[in-house]
Amino acid sequence: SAMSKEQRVLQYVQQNASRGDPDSVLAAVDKFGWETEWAMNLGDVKGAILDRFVKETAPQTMLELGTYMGYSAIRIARLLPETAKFMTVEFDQENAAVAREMIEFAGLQNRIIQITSDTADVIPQLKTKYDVETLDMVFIDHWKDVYVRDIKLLETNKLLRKGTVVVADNIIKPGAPEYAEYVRTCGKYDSTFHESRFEYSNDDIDGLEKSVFRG
Ligand SMILES: O=c1[nH]cnc2c(O)c(F)c(-c3ccc(F)cc3)cc12
Ligand SMILES: [Mg+2]
Repeated sequence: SAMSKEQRVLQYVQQNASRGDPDSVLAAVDKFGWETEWAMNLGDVKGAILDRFVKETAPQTMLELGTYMGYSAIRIARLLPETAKFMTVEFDQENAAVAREMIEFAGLQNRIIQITSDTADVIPQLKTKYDVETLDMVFIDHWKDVYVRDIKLLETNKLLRKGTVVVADNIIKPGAPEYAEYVRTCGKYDSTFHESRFEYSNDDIDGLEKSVFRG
């Protein structure tokens, strides 16, 4: 069909949510996900857990790996003060374009620095090109096969400090077993698994891993 699924979700948001109202945008994406077409957004159930972590951490500097349509970027940014620096990285140009419009509709374009690139290229540039010293919080939700590569890149580029909170999606479905093994056994993190439900599913289990860097 002419429009991609992501474009269909964006159109639904533009026709059913209120411009400048992030909660109405999230509600519209979730309604579409539950009732019309499944999509790989974090969703409302796991989203509520991430909300709690963001509120508890109150990060001034935050990084998201994997923007997709912008759902979790909006979810996070709506909880951050104007003074916070929040960067989200997406490799797929089409998804990044949809995300830009979704974020703009939500009115959060001034609170989100959207980067369209490979995370492996961006992470080593964060200090120099994006004026980051260290990160207070990271949300990993891109491709499970590069979770370990990227958290190690964050370590070697000295972007983590004592207490940095790293949250990762999809620990169960589709699963990130090497990542879970790494953060739980490498000795550098205090890591906890938070069981939840797979996005837009009543039955399937998934969960978030929350790993605090020991410094
Ligand atoms: O690639 C992904 N990036 C980020 N998040 C994802 C996700 O939440 C998924 F459920 C899935 C997923 C897709 C198809 C399935 F059958 C199961 C999970 C994939 C991703
Ligand atoms: Mg995910």
